[in-house]
Amino acid sequence: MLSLNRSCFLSSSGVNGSGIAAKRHRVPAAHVRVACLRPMKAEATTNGGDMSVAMGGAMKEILLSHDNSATADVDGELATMNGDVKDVYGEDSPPEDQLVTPWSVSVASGYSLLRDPHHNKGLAFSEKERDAHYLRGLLPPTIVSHELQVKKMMHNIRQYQLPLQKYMAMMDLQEMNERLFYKLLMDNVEELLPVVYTPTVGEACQKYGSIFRRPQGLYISLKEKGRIREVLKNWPERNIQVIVVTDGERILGLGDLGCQGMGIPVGKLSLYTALGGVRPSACLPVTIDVGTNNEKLLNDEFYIGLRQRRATGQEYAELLHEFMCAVKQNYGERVLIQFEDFANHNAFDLLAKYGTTHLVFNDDIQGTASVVLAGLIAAQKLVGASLADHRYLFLGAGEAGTGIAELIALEISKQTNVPLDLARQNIWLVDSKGLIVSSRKETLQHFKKPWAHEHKPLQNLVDAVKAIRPTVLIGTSGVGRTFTKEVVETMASLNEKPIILALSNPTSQSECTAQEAYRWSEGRAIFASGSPFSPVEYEGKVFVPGQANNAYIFPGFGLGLIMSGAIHVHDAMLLAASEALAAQVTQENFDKGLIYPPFSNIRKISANIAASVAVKAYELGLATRLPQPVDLVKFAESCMYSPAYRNYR
Ligand SMILES: NC(=O)C1=CN([C@@H]2O[C@H](COP(=O)(O)OP(=O)(O)OC[C@H]3O[C@@H](n4cnc5c(N)ncnc54)[C@H](OP(=O)(O)O)[C@@H]3O)[C@@H](O)[C@H]2O)C=CC1
Ligand SMILES: CC(=O)C(=O)O
Ligand SMILES: [Mg+2]
Repeated sequence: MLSLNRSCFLSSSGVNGSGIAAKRHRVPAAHVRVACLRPMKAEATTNGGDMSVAMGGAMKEILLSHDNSATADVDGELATMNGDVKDVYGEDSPPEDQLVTPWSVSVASGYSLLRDPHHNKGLAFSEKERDAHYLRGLLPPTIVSHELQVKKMMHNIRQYQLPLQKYMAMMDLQEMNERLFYKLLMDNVEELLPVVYTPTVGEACQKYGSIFRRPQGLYISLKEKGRIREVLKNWPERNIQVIVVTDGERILGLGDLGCQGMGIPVGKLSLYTALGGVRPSACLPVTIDVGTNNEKLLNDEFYIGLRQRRATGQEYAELLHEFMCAVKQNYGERVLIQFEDFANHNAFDLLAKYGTTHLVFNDDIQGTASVVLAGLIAAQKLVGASLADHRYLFLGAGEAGTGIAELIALEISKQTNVPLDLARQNIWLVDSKGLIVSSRKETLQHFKKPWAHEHKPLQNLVDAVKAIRPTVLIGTSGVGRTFTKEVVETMASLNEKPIILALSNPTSQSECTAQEAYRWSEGRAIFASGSPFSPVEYEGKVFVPGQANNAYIFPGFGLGLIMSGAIHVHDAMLLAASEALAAQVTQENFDKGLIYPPFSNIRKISANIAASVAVKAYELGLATRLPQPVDLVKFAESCMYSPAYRNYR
């Protein structure tokens, strides 16, 4: 396992895919191989060449040569280091302070090496490596390439009938061979995204207690109050750059899943790496457990969380505050904290409270807004009207709904120079009590108030569609099948090309299916959904539905923040990300009726988003990485983690 400056102590077993040391024990010196990452300055090159550094005495050579040329010369300077995302040595890059303090990484040999997900290569270990690392006899004689391993794993995964079985196979792989997991995911992203992410991750969270094998992230419960810094130190990695944290209260559209929401941070962070290139060891999944109000879970003998109803008020706020402070103390002010799937009664307040003191991002409010705005900007090519010409109606006025509404208004205001209040006038929302109108203002939650326009009260969506006559209908209610035949038909009767976005996840909660959207609109809808749908044939024509999911945005967005050393998130960065994503939609995509590019191109898309976000960070004076690289797209690409195997000596 990895141990910093503790090269003789190896952990006996990895507890999870990130190699938490459950126990540490001495292993025979002969079985220790040391990969020493010296305090190399930027001039160190790793372009395919081996680096070996003698550690003196019993600690023999080692290191890993790696095949991705990690230290790119961007703008005439070697733009690496500083604790950023770059996988400089094919290993983790050291944070700044470690550039002046030698540090070492110990890699267990033999049996332990095969149990270490960060270094295990399985049957891909070469003859030489098998000799040098005491692997003889522990592996069958055959040697296979990384590519063949991917082919075999895909073959195996396709044998499973149930998505949850595929999910579990992927999680097992992540804990067995991390680089194979990421190569598999990256090479087959369109097929595997629905497995590691929505919709399957929703089912995995619902059954997390039963399928739980090894912890995959950090659990911080009320029991840890007063010692969260200590708990953070139990995590084996120090150089954390992104934390995705949930309290499990609004997991997708499935409600309160308590501690079992952990599947969401784990899944989101695997996308940070696969789609955005943030190295895995810089990612920390966290679940804050303050209890659950889900009676079914409280009575489930396999439930893994605290068996109590949710703490609220001061008790909740204090735990969250301690967590936020501990994170900043441990990892510095440039660690990105992504809030995920909090209930809206906490989400908006947390974002407002920590937005000025921490680098925080709420994916459900901000990431969703940015991806939907991108789709709407792209849709202008298909429908011809500008953003300001549309009328928008949302079903659902929570985090996603009001977040999207506000970003659309901001973009309209920016494009047309009208005041924000005026830009909001063509945007309407319906919540569980009906259309949000001014007569309800007094009783509305604060995030709904800006949307309380003058209108008579209307109770249901069909009436609202008929009255508002929207050109764009967006579902963010978390309630499945609420875009009924009558709703879609009314949209189609009002618009030549109705834009219909059914964003709720997972698939069971989607406001309508792709088939319903195309059939009921007679093939005229421009449709996208939060969870993927297969292509649909209608009257001899094949329609390819797009996926409007924040997964398009957050990995590149986060990369942009990290690589620029941003200290705060600003709305202008969200707008920039939307524009960058919209610009990636090609004529070929438009010809298929798509308003998003395919996920198969996601690394390139993320690099462009990251660059645009970084540009804004520099413009706004929020970037701390100086000087600014001239070619930020190239820089973003050079920062990205590669799952290629290294050669061990
Ligand atoms: N595609 C994507 O990338 C994303 C999708 N989502 C999905 O969006 C959904 C909502 O998430 P989020 O906004 O965070 O959730 P919230 O709980 O914050 O908001 C839900 C909203 O829907 C309203 N609502 C609930 N039931 C009905 C109903 N029957 N009719 C009309 N309105 C209703 C609620 O009304 P009230 O306020 O009156 O209770 C509330 O305004 C989830 O399914 C989530 O998975 C979220 C983020 C990203
Ligand atoms: C996609 C997402 O973040 C959600 O459904 O909550
Ligand atoms: Mg979410």
